[in-house]
Amino acid sequence: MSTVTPFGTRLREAMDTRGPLCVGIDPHAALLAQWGLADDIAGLERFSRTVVEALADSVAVFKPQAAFFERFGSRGVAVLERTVADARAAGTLVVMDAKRGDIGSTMAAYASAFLDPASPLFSDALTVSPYLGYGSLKPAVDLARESGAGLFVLALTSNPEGAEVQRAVREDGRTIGATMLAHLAAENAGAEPMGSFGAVVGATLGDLSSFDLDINGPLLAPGIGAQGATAADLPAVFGKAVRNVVPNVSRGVLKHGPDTAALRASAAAFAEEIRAAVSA
Ligand SMILES: O=C(O)c1cc(=O)[nH]c(=O)n1[C@@H]1O[C@H](COP(=O)(O)O)[C@@H](O)[C@H]1O
Repeated sequence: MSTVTPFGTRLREAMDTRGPLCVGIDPHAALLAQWGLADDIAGLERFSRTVVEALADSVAVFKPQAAFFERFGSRGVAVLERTVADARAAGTLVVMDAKRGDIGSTMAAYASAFLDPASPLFSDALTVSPYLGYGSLKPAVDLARESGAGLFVLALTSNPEGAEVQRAVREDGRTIGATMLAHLAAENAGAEPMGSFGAVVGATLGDLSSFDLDINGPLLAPGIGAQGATAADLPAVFGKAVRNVVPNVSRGVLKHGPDTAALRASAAAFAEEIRAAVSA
């Protein structure tokens, strides 16, 4: 058993003290250009450092999107390592958005890359894809438990194409998405104040009352801002589970850079809209 405080406990505390907003660190080429930065390592480094410096003391969670760093090769990955380390050193939780998923033996290697505290890319939590079968994620679940880290499992994604897989109905009458939520509820059973095994559930999906979102764990909700959802939509989408929602905004905040005051103002405005919606 890990002596580290579990991710679910650390996340709940961060949500309670800072509010639940997660800001995505997604250095799109178009955003680098908009910020007046070159589409190169120096631009990537400046972008990431600016976001962390502007927001590390105010938001609960950062979610760096690994692909935007990997496209620069090993030097981009080095920037990702520094971004994760700087954010964690500043006291902000980091959810690595790498959406990993593979057969069990290979999944163990992905897990050690992001969930072993000895790894340079060690993060507080990792996004994972369960579409090789939920059981294939076991090495990541086991290592997360051991290291006090968490997972966010893609259950009902924000993109319209996700429905063809996630809303498909199994022989037992349940959808695939509902099945993933049930696996997570089992994983989190008994955890207080909540478990470390979250689901990704898009804020764009409209009424989800046909799904049991009560998984005793966090619900990472991307889709606010650039994908068209708003903070005001959250109660209608998530119902009572809204208390466990961690809304993610990436481009909606990032488009206000490189001015740090404008980045802070945008994140604060989203945080306030979320607070008002959730407490209404
Ligand atoms: O796992 C994710 O983070 C994710 C899942 C999902 O269903 N939809 C989704 O948009 N995301 C990620 O959330 C971020 C959304 O970015 P914006 O649309 O710019 O706010 C991107 O990094 C996406 O990869």
